[in-house]
Amino acid sequence: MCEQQKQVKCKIGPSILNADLSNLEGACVKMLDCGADYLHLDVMDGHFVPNLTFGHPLVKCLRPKWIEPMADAGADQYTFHIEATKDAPTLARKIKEAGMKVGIGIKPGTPVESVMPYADLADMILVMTVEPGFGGQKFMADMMPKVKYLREKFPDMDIEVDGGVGLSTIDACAKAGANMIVSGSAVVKAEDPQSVISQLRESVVRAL
Ligand SMILES: O=C(CO)[C@@H](O)[C@H](O)COP(=O)(O)O
Ligand SMILES: [Fe+2]
Repeated sequence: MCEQQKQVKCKIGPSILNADLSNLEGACVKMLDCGADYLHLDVMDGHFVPNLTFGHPLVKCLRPKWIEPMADAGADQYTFHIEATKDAPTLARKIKEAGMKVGIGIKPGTPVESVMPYADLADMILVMTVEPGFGGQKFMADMMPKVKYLREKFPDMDIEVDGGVGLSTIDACAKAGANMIVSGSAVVKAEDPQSVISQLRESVVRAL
């Protein structure tokens, strides 16, 4: 288990975007068996990003398959992109009313300051480290100052990174202050996902 400092815990969340989509249940259960703390499901609509993935019906079908192993994981989290809404406060309120934690994400081109007016509505802030849309892209190290800035402002907040995060890039994320780590291809395509998850965790715990 991750160590705890203040209220921030290390959590590793495999993205199943690049998993075998013909056997999503198997992929989800495997990730949890390999030590994942949560699962990251990218709902893409073909408008906000140039890709279509899956929608709420699929999430609803999958959910019962992992509810048992994730019993300790706490409330579900729904993350929206700040760029995709004109009314973040209402959206955040609706997510909370539905019993979920609120995540607010920013794309690489979005200045970190734009999330600040809404930070107190959020349980988590997501710094995208690739242009959202596809798994397997190159990690953008120049997003790390955003993570550092957020960690300095919010020592107790969950700060997540997503995109191109794997064994060669985790230290940069961990040092900058990220504690929630989304990792797609580096985990789901690994020969030994359990080992990758545990190495990602070690890096974050070391930095915490
Ligand atoms: O949101 C996205 C891509 O838009 C991510 O969740 C990716 O699916 C992560 O995959 P890797 O970049 O780690 O392969
Ligand atoms: Fe994602």
